[in-house]
Amino acid sequence: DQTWPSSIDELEDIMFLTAGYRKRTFTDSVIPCEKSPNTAGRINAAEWIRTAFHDMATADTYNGIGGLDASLQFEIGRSENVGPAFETTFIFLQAFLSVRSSISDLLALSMYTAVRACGGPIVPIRTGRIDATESGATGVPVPENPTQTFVAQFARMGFNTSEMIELTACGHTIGGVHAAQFPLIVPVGTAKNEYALFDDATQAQSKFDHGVARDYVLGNTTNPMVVGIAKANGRDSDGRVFGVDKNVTIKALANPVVFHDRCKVVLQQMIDVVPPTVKLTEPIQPYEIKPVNPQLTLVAPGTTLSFTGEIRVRTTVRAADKISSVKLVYKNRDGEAGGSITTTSVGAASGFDDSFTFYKFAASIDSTKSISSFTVEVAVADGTTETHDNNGKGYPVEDSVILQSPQSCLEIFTDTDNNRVLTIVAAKRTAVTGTPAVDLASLKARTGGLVVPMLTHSSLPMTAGKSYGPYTFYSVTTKIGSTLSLRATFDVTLGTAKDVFKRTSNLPDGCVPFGSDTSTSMAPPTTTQQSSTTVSPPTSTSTTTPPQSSGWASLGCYTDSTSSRTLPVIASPAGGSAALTNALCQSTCKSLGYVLAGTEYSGECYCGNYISSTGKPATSGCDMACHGDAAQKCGGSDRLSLFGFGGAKAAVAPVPQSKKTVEGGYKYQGCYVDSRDARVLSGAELADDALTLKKCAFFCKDAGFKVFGVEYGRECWCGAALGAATKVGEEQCNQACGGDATEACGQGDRLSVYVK
Ligand code: HEM
Repeated sequence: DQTWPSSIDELEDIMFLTAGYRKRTFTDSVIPCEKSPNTAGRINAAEWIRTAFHDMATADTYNGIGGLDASLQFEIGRSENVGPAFETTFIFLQAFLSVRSSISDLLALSMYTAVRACGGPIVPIRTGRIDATESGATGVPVPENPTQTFVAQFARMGFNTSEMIELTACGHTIGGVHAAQFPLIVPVGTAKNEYALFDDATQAQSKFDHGVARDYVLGNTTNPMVVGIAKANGRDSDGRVFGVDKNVTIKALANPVVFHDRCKVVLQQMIDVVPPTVKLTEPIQPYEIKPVNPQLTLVAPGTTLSFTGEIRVRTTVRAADKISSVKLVYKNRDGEAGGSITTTSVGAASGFDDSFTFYKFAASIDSTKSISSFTVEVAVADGTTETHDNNGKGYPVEDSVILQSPQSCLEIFTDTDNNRVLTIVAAKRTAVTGTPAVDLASLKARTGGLVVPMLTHSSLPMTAGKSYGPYTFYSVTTKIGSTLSLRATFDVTLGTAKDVFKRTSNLPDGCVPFGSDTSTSMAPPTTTQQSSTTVSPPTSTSTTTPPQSSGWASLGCYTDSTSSRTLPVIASPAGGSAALTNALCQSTCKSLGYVLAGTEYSGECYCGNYISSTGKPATSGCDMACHGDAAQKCGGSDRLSLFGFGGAKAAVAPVPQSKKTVEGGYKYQGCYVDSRDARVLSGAELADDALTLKKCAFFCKDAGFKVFGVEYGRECWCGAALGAATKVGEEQCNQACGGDATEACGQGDRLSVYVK
């Protein structure tokens, strides 16, 4: 298993999370294999494979120049690169461009994805390719070249003659030739959709298989680059390439097993042609355990850190329903044992071969003792516990410098120059020397018809502010061009210490000063009710409940169950279960941003802003002593001692609602069916855990789209127009937006659509 974190982390997600929770949509365009961009007579998967080949094909391995380096994006106008396929492939890929995923690595991954989608071999994917910043040499093979030119061109790329035959056959197993671009190979008006496939004249099904070699060897091929007018026109390049060694290699490839195995080898060879200065990583493997967005945040007044995130567990080998618990066991910053953190399952995802389940955690940690690393304990049903220690190193948590997300923000509104204000606030341990800086990686649209934006780095020095507990705050404010501002990422650095790969899209759109209570704004400001509760406590539990930490009031005893939690977040207070008191649970929930807290079964602490509809007031059962103070009651078996902060009541969450209009001039159209096979909106896309309607509206508006849609709580899609889509009942778009529980953001495969 790879050691986490690593440079592959973003690509690993894109590669393996193709459906379900936290899915990336990379495979959507090539499943099924026949899928066309928008018109009949094109096949996405074939175009992706051809694009990777054309990008690599100008490599000069004798002199260590070129290779898979995305220089093709600057070479699209050349006659050796005719057809619309290259541009549409780059438009697709650029949506995944980041500082951790270069276009050339994405080209390699797109070739892998296309081959997999069409039933081909698993090509190992290494990463670390560096994108060219300008066009490179010419030299893609074109059909009219003499046979010996092909041999010389492939030798320049690093392929011997039989590898040339293999690579060409492996490339020409899906897709075909377009009459519009190659009328001397396919006469106009002769092929269905003006598109003659290499090995399937009926165009029934595109498959990555040995058919192209088999049919050639059997003498019944319909490959337009072997038979037909191409021969008379000197453009029968497949026929001449396959025959160059008297059919020895192509005959071997007529065997399906040989075809599969050799394609795996030569396709990897193709994407691994890189200049000697590029050092490729080991092939990407799925992590067994992967921390997802782990984040430390200092909480006012500075005595605690909140630690939140998710643990992704690969469930291919250990079925999710056999996992009884996933726990983090952490060390303090001095290396001593710190405590353990409980998790709850929040979702599942899958890929071509793998499945994963995500477990959410929310803990509060003493800021002085802090945290340095953790291990993950997965308890499985047969009673065994697997301990994952990240190859002996533990999963590191950098606490020297941390992003303070609640105090940071990307303002939604643009100034007259079309810029947005970005404020980044970090907390640095005062005792660690140095001044933090922000390494901002922003994307800038290019001019001149180039579709891939430019990735630019800027290093922004931060200015010191106030100190709180063991931390000192630093901040920087900058302007960022509004277009693509939600796709920027940044690291907060302090020498070698780094809090990395933060997305601007996950920042709030307004900065909140440290210590000001955002959470109270969620609670109904009902001072009269609050005082009446204090004056005449409603239940007998209040007599046994000692005074609460300030601002908290008892809401009585509530039912709970393991299958439907009354409060959604399981919290791990500093000091752990053994130290649990009601006040400790309350302060933990408050530090995590919640206004309801509940203790249960002597040592458990739950938080939330609303209760579930299954939680009901209970007349008895909250009678178990708290582990941390025998004089207090901390719930009972399936019973929560519930408390509210700032007048918060035990209310069920309102059903999230669509809005009639959204900033930017968008109007609600309704709830529509969407699917990965037929995206209603496919112009641009943003995945964002903190999604709001406003954020999606501005993302699509900046990108120049008139339609936006939100789906699955965290996906934002843009489009030029709302085509023929199926409208369904409002109740099917009832998932809360990640960044605002009152707003509806579609559902799985359901899109809440807004048009301006
Ligand atoms: C002698 C070498 C080669 C020549 C002369 C050649 C030429 C061509 C031509 C003329 C087309 C038709 C393109 C269109 O009409 O859109 C084509 C399609 C294609 N080529 Fe090649 N090719 C060669 C090698 C390769 C290699 C090595 C690969 C990849 C491993 C590859 C992958 C593809 C794919 C996937 C298509 C189908 C594209 C589609 O259906 O849109 N080719 N090739």
